[in-house]
Amino acid sequence: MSKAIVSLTGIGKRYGTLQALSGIGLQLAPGEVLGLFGHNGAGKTTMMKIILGVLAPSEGEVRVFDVDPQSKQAWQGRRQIGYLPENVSFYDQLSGRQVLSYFARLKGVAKTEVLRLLQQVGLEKAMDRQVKTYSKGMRQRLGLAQAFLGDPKLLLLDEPTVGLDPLATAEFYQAVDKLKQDGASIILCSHVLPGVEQHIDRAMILSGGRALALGTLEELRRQASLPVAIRTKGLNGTLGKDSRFQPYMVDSNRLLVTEEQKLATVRALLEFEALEDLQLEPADLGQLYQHYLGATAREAL
Ligand SMILES: Nc1ncnc2c1ncn2[C@@H]1O[C@H](COP(=O)(O)OP(=O)(O)OP(=O)(O)O)[C@@H](O)[C@H]1O
Repeated sequence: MSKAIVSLTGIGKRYGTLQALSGIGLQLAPGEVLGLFGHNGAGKTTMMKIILGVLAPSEGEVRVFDVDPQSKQAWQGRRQIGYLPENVSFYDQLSGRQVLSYFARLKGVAKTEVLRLLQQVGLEKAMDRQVKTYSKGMRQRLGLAQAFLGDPKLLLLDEPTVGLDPLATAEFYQAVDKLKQDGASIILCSHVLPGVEQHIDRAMILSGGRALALGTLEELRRQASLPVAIRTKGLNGTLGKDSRFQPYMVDSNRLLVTEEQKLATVRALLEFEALEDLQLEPADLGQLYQHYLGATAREAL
């Protein structure tokens, strides 16, 4: 196995008496995309800042590109890291092109990259306007261009799709997929769950500074034993009259079964001549998120 790009072992962080992170462990592989999810105050930004070397952990060990991000050697690796902060702000008096040129110089990136990235995020027409005239979505896209400068090998994106319309969000995920294909590792932290799942390899769910879950969505589904929905078409009330299906029906065309019952149920449904279509709907990220957060709430009772 190739070496982890980010390695966190037993990470804890205290702000005074507040324990913002506890016992966090993570090995992020090259080319892997991790979705980091949690409510406000769960510790997502703190974790990103520790990876960036902006904050030192109170406990545990951090390695990024196999060095301590707070050490002098880490400066070498900084160019390989792209970061989009949650509340992105720029020098409002400068134009988008000037802002990006400034960051390009800081990162030692060629000027030609600036134009390419401004085009990629759809800001080429507005690039010579002052940033103060930009909408929230445009600022966010400028932030993304800044994070993508220099083809980073590690990208940390804090709420990247906030303020983006659906089209811009789709384009953003295309850019993420492309960077991943080129081998970049990405940590994507978001409150917005729909649409994220097909772009991540693993998810970490944080609550109160602890990782409640870490794994692929399939692993989390198995761990959570959430039911699978089976949607049928064409059976027109037949299922309701069949005692094999009655206990699992949520409406006349939909059944909720466990992962273990899934195959046998599908086989039984295929015996109906009238069946026109059948869809399997495993628990989505939103349901998994609710499940894991609900579990901590239940434990606290
Ligand atoms: N500099 C600080 N001093 C004191 N407490 C802090 C500081 N930064 C963060 N905290 C607290 O640490 C906890 C975790 O904050 P953090 O910003 O990491 O959460 P988050 O998951 O990123 O939240 P959000 O989604 O709102 O950005 C919160 O309770 C927050 O109030």
